[in-house]
Amino acid sequence: MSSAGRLETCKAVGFIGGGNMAYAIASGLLNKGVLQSEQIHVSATNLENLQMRWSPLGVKRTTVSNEEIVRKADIIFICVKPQIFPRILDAFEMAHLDTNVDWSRKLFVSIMAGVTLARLRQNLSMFRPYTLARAMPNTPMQVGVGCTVYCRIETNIANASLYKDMELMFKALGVAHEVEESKINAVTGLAGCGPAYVYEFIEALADGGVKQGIPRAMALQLAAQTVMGAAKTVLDTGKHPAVLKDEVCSPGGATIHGVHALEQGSMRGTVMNAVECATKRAAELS
Ligand SMILES: NC(=O)C1=CN([C@@H]2O[C@H](COP(=O)(O)OP(=O)(O)OC[C@H]3O[C@@H](n4cnc5c(N)ncnc54)[C@H](OP(=O)(O)O)[C@@H]3O)[C@@H](O)[C@H]2O)C=CC1
Ligand SMILES: O=C(O)[C@@H]1CCC=N1
Repeated sequence: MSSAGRLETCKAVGFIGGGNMAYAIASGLLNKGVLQSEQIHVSATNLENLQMRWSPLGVKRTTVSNEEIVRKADIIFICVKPQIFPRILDAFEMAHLDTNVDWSRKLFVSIMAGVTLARLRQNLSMFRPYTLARAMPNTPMQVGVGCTVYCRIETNIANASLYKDMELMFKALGVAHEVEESKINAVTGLAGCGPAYVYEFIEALADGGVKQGIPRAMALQLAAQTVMGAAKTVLDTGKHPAVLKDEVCSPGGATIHGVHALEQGSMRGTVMNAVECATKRAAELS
């Protein structure tokens, strides 16, 4: 039993697309004890790759049949690239022909960047009445320190408890908030894509250390720990980052010289541009 809580209704979770993000969610949930490996079903087009990746997690229910996932799982995470989505729609249509399944007790959760609830409603209309959810997670969920935002269209109260189970899963893996759909592309630009920006920063910080003569492994460890420590300080103290930055900068000292170099490189403007560009691109992916 998990300290994160127990799922109320969901017995089986399906992932259509078994790539990086599906793996991050599933491995996080297994680590937290929210799910057992037998509860996980996952599909992709290349079975060998799928098995190679997922069997170390103990996940044996791997398949090339997306239809099987739709039929067998209670909560179905759609984890293919947005461009692939049109290619998997026939699986939903075929599965829906199975009259032995209670289709009112399914929850479809798309994590595809940019794909709107309106489009999901249109493409999955055969399942009406339904609950459809759209979520934007991020890969640090694999270590339980993720961010997810989500929203839904609900026309079916029979599976409200599945939506609660979905929320429980997201909350078990970090911070999770229900938001208006209009915010999701911006959260994509910030938190969905954000880990990549931070990994680049960590790599650069480590490279800077290596240039100054620190051994590579130690430089990387110090860079990652510094980022984690600074992030934890922001979250735990509630102090504004500018105040915390001032606490590090001694007058005429070393840090303010480093900060000046970052400003000359337009670090803050560059990061804001990154969030803006990624937000715009997420909207285009629709
Ligand atoms: N990576 C991230 O940080 C985040 C990603 N997302 C979203 O998650 C989704 C997946 O991204 P990500 O995990 O990075 O992508 P990956 O490329 O890592 O995974 C995509 C998966 O889809 C499978 N796939 C491709 N075609 C099909 C098909 N026809 N039927 C079933 N499976 C198929 C691929 O395997 P194979 O080729 O073997 O079939 C692969 O397992 C995207 O929509 C993205 O926008 C959202 C938040 C964060
Ligand atoms: O790059 C992408 O499109 C996806 C969305 C958020 C993270 N990765």
